[in-house]
Amino acid sequence: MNTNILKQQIELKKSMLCVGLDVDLEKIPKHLLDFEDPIFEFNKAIIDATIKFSVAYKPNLAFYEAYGLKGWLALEKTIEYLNKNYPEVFTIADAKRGDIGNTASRYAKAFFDDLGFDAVTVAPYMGKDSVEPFLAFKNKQTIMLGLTSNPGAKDFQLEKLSDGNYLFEKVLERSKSWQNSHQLMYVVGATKPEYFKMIRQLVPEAFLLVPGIGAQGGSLEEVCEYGMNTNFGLLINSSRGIIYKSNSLDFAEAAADEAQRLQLVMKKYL
Ligand SMILES: O=C(O)c1cc(=O)[nH]c(=O)n1[C@@H]1O[C@H](COP(=O)(O)O)[C@@H](O)[C@H]1O
Repeated sequence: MNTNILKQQIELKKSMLCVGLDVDLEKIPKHLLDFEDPIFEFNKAIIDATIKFSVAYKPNLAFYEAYGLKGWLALEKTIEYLNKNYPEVFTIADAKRGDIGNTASRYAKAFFDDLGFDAVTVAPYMGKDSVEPFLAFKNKQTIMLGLTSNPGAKDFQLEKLSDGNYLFEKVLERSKSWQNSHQLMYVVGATKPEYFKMIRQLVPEAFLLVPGIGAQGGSLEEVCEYGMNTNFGLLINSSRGIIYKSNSLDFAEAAADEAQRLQLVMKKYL
């Protein structure tokens, strides 16, 4: 999918919300464990309940890989379900890949061609040849880590270079020269709103995927205020804050209420 459809969806739903499908069998309602595929049942219910308020879904691969083959099958069924029932929705495989060129090509093929995701998250620190193979896939988006939400972002990304710039600034600047860089989006953590102005100067046109509101403490209002551009330019993710709002029979309804609460805040900026 290209970003025009995403923009249209944001306009239509008055939402920039991305629901993170980070499914942990220890946290989902107990009655779902009786199903043959509890992860898929949970995802299906969450997707159907939140679709009115959300323009994107982001399963984080770790939560599927942790269950081996069963987890991978649940992921496959989830993306199939989304593509079949809600083809207008933007889908992100949060895989944070990043390897040498020929390996990167295989990762890209797995997520774009085989599974059919619209976007994949990648770590850029192995350089251009670890990201460009993803960008070679037309009509797909590659979401590169820019400035992440975790405390450890300061270890490398916020290291000051001799020219006075942060390392993450250099990485973002350099990425703009890569082939098909118009298909790049960037991850910027909601926990670091003070850097949004700087990032918007570096990548004014790009979409930013912003995790870190809710459980990690980032402010949704600050993200909307400082992160948007004239094309909206934001996808704001919440995972635990939505999907584990309740772990009883009403879990899907509670997730929908939380998604709507976030959407109503975003609506003020759209
Ligand atoms: O790439 C990501 O999505 C990501 C980048 C980042 O800087 N911080 C971050 O939390 N994430 C992911 O976003 C999700 C955040 O989940 P919650 O904190 O539960 O909303 C998790 O899947 C994280 O792996």
